[in-house]
Amino acid sequence: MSMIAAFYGGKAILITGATGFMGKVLMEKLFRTSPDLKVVYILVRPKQGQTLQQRVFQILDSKLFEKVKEVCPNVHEKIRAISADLNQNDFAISKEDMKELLSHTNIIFHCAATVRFDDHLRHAVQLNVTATQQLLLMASQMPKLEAFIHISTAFSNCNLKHIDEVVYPCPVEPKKIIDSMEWLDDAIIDEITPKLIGDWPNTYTYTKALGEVVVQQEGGNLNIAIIRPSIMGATWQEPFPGWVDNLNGPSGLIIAAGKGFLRSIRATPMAVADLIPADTVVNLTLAVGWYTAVHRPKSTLVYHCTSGNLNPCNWGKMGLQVLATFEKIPFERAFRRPNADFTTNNITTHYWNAVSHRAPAIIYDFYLRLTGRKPRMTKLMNRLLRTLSMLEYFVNRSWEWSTYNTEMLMSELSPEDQRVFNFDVRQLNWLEYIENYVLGVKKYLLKEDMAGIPEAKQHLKRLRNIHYLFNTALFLIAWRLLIARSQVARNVWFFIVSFCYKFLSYFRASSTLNV
Ligand SMILES: CCCCCCCCCCCCCCCCCCCCCCCC(=O)SCCNC(=O)CCNC(=O)[C@H](O)C(C)(C)COP(=O)(O)OP(=O)(O)OC[C@H]1O[C@@H](n2cnc3c(N)ncnc32)[C@H](O)[C@@H]1OP(=O)(O)O
Ligand SMILES: NC(=O)C1=CN([C@@H]2O[C@H](COP(=O)(O)OP(=O)(O)OC[C@H]3O[C@@H](n4cnc5c(N)ncnc54)[C@H](OP(=O)(O)O)[C@@H]3O)[C@@H](O)[C@H]2O)C=CC1
Repeated sequence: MSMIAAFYGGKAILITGATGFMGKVLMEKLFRTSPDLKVVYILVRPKQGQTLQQRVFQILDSKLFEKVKEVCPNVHEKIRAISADLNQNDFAISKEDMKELLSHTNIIFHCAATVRFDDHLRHAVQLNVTATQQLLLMASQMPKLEAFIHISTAFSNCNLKHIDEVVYPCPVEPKKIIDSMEWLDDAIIDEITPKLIGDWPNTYTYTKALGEVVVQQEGGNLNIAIIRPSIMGATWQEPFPGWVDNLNGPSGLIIAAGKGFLRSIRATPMAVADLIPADTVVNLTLAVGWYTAVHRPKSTLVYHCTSGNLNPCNWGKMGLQVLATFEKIPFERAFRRPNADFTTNNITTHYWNAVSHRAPAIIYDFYLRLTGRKPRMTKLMNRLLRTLSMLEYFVNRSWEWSTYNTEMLMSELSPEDQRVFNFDVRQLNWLEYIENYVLGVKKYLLKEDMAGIPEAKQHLKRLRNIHYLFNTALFLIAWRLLIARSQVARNVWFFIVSFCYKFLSYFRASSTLNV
């Protein structure tokens, strides 16, 4: 019997960010392994004209929850969606709901965050720092609370090269940042943002670092743990391989490469691609919840959920495997044949951006205009280039994360728990994982049918022929222009033609003699 699964039985669990990528995988695993849990409270904001219930039903109706519905048929009764906006005071939770949360909650998993790299500092501070502070305040009023698990990111200290499982201080105290956001106007915040974030690459990583400091400073007597996943990718094994539902991290770029938009990316092939499957993060999170509640460590423990030091893969290997998978499992209606490459310096990056990204987009938009349609490719390409520039920081560096606490926790688990809540990335086969990831992107993000693969392959063949034709025409035009202008080119041309003629005559003569 799994001790961790048994631990969550009968518990009231509060999850923030349950409608996000990690939150859904976390809820799924909780219900599948502990169907006898009491209730899962989720803080949800109404969105896109959907009520809370509609949002919950949409999640439960997805393929991700198919197994859960078999194991826990009354899952919908056990999810209690509470209307909340983490940007508001007291999260805009009603008095009755707040009362219920405060008096019943046993465990908190705080996953909600803004993960946008370019978010305005005010918004990023509000969600990643102030909301964390408010949640801690709520937690301190929960008499039955056994553990508070805060999800951070392995990149919260990406300004360092070697990162230990400790909370590092920030140059400016989070409290001062929170206060200043209240009275500074947007224009001034914009102006001081680069100075405040210093050597952090964006507001996301900076505010996640501030969030950790808040957790450490304001955790009081709570049993707290911080989990730092690296780049969360599709699921590895559970509930099935390859599940993914947003474009963050590599997923968006896999689509861009598979559809033929992405032709080159400034990345260091040997740099470590520290991806971590979402189900691995969730298994560690649930194990940490159990350990923190049962063993009550004296201080706040930080757990790195990374792959680089135990089972490293690099961007070069990952890129090649992504491309190899497109051969077997192409995406439908590609713009060009998938054929991306890495560039390593500014000059080649600018060159390939002009030749492989911007020029085809301009030509295609010209074609769309000619045929009376609205041009859209240049806009899309500009967006892709902006995304690439934001991700570049992470694909041109390697970090070392120590994993003592994570390894310690693994050794504390029973063999059964090590199996059910497996977070040992040494067992991960990267080639198999990446193939399933690409397949998952096709099925769950692009919603493409596997039956369309033969047609997709045909389409790629047509694109290849168009590519050859286009290149041949371009070469002939360039050559013709060169011959018209240069005597040397003319001489070379006559030499080649006469050489070919002689070779053909010799070949024909010798084959006649053989007969
Ligand atoms: C040798 C052979 C080589 C071959 C190579 C080919 C293979 C390529 C695949 C492998 C390469 C993989 C490289 C991956 C690099 C990953 C690095 C990630 C680092 C993460 C470190 C931190 C991890 C974390 O802790 S948190 C999670 C990370 N957060 C994110 O990833 C968020 C990033 N996104 C953003 O910040 C924004 O979305 C931004 C700035 C990128 C775009 O903002 P903008 O306002 O312009 O657009 P949006 O309104 O957000 O969206 C517009 C449009 O774009 C789509 N989109 C959104 N995000 C992405 C994305 N990441 N990639 C692609 N497209 C994206 C979005 O859906 C919208 O589309 P619409 O059609 O308009 O709806
Ligand atoms: N994805 C990754 O690669 C990594 C993620 N992490 C961390 O893991 C955690 C989960 O990330 P992930 O699942 O990918 O993120 P998502 O962007 O998929 O999910 C974010 C969640 O936060 C919720 N949220 C955002 N703003 C508010 C608000 N104002 N009020 C209420 N809820 C809000 C969202 O709700 P809604 O659906 O309404 O938008 C959503 O449920 C985050 O803390 C992130 O920093 C760490 C490392 C890597």
